[in-house]
This record gives sequence, C-alpha cells and structure tokens, in this order.
Amino acid sequence: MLLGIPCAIHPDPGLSSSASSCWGNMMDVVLLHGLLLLLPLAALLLYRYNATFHYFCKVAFFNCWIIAMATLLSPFAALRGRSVENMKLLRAAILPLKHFYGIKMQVWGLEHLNTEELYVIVSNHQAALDLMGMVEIIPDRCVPIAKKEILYMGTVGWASWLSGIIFVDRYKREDAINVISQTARTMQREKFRVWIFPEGTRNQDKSMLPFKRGAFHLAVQAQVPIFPVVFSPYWDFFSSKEKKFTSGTCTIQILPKVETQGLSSTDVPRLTDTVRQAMADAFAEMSVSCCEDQSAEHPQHPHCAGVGAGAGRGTGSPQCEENTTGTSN
Ligand SMILES: CCCCCCCCCCCCCCCCC(=O)SCCNC(=O)CCNC(=O)[C@H](O)C(C)(C)COP(=O)(O)OP(=O)(O)OC[C@H]1O[C@@H](n2cnc3c(N)ncnc32)[C@H](O)[C@@H]1OP(=O)(O)O
Ligand SMILES: CCCCCCCC/C=C\CCCCCCCC(=O)OC[C@@H](O)COP(=O)(O)O
Repeated sequence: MLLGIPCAIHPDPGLSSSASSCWGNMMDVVLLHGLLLLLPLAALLLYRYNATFHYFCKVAFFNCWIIAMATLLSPFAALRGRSVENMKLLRAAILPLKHFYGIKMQVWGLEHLNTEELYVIVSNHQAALDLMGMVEIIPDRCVPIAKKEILYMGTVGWASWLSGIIFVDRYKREDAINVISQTARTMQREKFRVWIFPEGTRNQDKSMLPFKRGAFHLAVQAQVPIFPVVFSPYWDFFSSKEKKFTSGTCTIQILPKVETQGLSSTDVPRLTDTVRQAMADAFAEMSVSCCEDQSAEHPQHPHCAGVGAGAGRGTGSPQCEENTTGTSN
C-alpha cells in the first residue's frame, strides 16, 4: 500500500500488466504530491519576489478579512439591532489589520476630537485602506456616510447597515440630498457624529478632488462644527495603479475645528472652499515629508525626483513641485 493506493507487485510474470499499471499509479501519485508541494513553494516565491502578485495577495487578504469579520460579527451586531454602538465591533475587527500589513499609524491632533459635542468629520479618500486609518481615530457614536453599493455586498453590507452606516445613492442627487437633510435632523436627536469623504470617490492623485457639498450642508443644517482630517499620501507603501503594497507609515492629521454656527446654505460654497484649502495645505505639507523620507530611502522615487536636492521645480512631478511651494509658504 503506497499513499493509500493498494498495490502488490507480484513476481509472477502472469501478473506483469497489473504490476505495470500499479507502477503507473504510484508515479501519478508521486507527481501529484510533488506538484502539490511545488505550488505553495511557487506561490511563496512569487509573493516574495513579484510585486504585482504580492499586491494582489495583500488586497485579497484585506477583502477576505473584511468579509470574514463581517460574517462573524453580524449575528452579534444583530442581537443589538441597528445601532451606532455596533461600530465598536467593526472598529475592533479592523484595528489588527495594520499589524498584518506592517503599517505604522501616526496620529496628530487627536485632542481636537476629544470633546463631548457633535460634529462632522471630513477626510480625503485614497483607498479602501482608509478604513485602517479611520478606526484609529473614529470617536464614539460616529457613523460614516458610504456609497449605496456597499449595502449590497452581502454580509459586509449587512454589518455596515447594522452599525448605522448611512448610505447615499450618488446617482440620484435628490435622494442623496434628502438622506443628508434627514441625517442633519437625526444626528441632533439621536446624538451621533458623521464621517464623510467629500471627494465622493477614491483618489490617489497628487491633490484632492473638488469637494462635494453634502458634508458642508449637513454641518450647516445641523449647526455643528466640522473637523477636517487628512490622511498622508500612501504612495510610499500603496498604489493601486503601480500594484504596490509594502509596509510603511501613515500619518493622520486632525485639523482644528471649523465652526458653522450662524451659517446658512448660502455660506456653503465658501465654507467648502475654506475647509478644502486647509486640507490641501496639510496634504501638501505631509507630501513633502513623505517625499523626503522616501528620497532618503530611494533617491529616485518617481514621485519625488529632485525634491530632496531642492530641485523640485520643473524637474520632478507636479506633485513635488506643489509640495515644495506648500512648505516654503
Ligand atoms: C468588521 C467587518 C467590517 C464590515 C464593514 C466594513 C466595511 C464597510 C464600511 C464602510 C465604511 C467606510 C465608508 C467609506 C465609504 C466611502 C464612500 O463610499 S465615498 C462615496 C460616498 N460619499 C459621498 O458621495 C460623499 C457625500 N456626497 C455628497 O455629499 C454629495 O454632495 C451628494 C449629496 C451625493 C450630491 O453630489 P453631486 O450632485 O455630485 O454634487 P454636489 O456638487 O455636491 O451638489 C450639487 C448641488 O446640490 C447641492 N447640495 C448638495 N447636498 C446638498 C444638501 N444636503 N442640501 C442642499 N443642497 C445640497 C449643492 O450645493 C450643489 O448645488 P450648488 O448650487 O452648486 O451649490
Ligand atoms: C452576495 C454578494 C457578495 C458580495 C461580496 C462582496 C465582496 C466585498 C469585498 C470586500 C469588502 C471590502 C469593502 C471595503 C469597503 C471600503 C470602503 C471603500 O473604500 O469604498 C469605496 C468607496 O468609498 C468609493 O468607491 P469608488 O472609488 O467611487 O468606487
């Protein structure tokens, strides 16, 4: 018996055909086992030496983790019903991810959020990885506003709904505006805070996209302050375009609050511009330090060529030119 296959090699020449077929079986099994051993080895080598494979493995793990955690936690969350308190479960489930990925989180200005009052948080949105930064600082009783598509992602949608996440249909402006106006009323009544990504979509460019106005209408209608939060650029450790995903540091900067007391809807465009400008300045400053760290490690990083040497203008990417200007101001 070899590896579970019954096999008797009989010296009798009359049985030689059965013996040779048995030999064939043995070879098949050996080959199969060899292949089964080689596959993980090849995957390991690919993971180690092929950046694209490495990237897809890490993204797949991220998605699997979220799906697994959502599936595991949804029944517990369901016991409580739809409640912002369930955000604590989601938070606890996402917090360990940074350790798996070797991503160091550095938070500046957390004391700003340490207040009893209600507020709206607005932040830039680079990738789904933002979830890891969000859970570092998300205060109690705070729910994100998310695109409606997430609601249909099976248990992930279910977990999100149970945690009180508010969904907007970005393709139906009237409906989205209604949801936001309703949120302005309920956040006061039910005492919760709201987190919005005013760019409205993921963006890994050198600068932030123009801001949608919903977050600012919400803060004005609810008469609550806005806390701008800026995630430093991920480009030294993550890029979906370049298929890059390594370890690194993410800095989260919480800017001082912007008051909305006494403002009305006519002030929203100016308010939006003020907040965006403050965030863009912070992002530009963080880009410079990110570029400096990067150029120390890899002097010819495509985003940063020339910055370390003070030759950003005209030689490096527009990103670095913009950053250099941002710092000198
Ligand atoms: C443990 C396991 C875990 C499992 C689960 C965990 C995983 C899932 C968790 C998810 C949580 C994380 C969430 C991350 C998700 C992030 C996203 O999904 S980003 C996408 C969704 N977010 C947004 O879209 C941002 C909010 N959008 C807006 O605020 C928009 O303004 C809009 C309301 C959708 C309208 O957009 P649009 O029409 O494209 O453009 P605007 O320029 O903003 O507005 C046009 C016009 O309308 C006026 N207006 C806008 N809002 C209002 C309002 N509330 N009241 C009155 N008027 C409004 C605006 O002023 C403009 O008019 P104007 O005359 O030009 O000024
Ligand atoms: C029965 C259906 C089963 C469906 C299975 C769904 C699988 C879902 C896989 C992984 C879940 C990870 C979800 C993380 C969500 C993170 C939030 C996020 O970053 O969303 C992007 C959104 O802000 C902007 O979207 P766009 O840039 O406009 O696009």
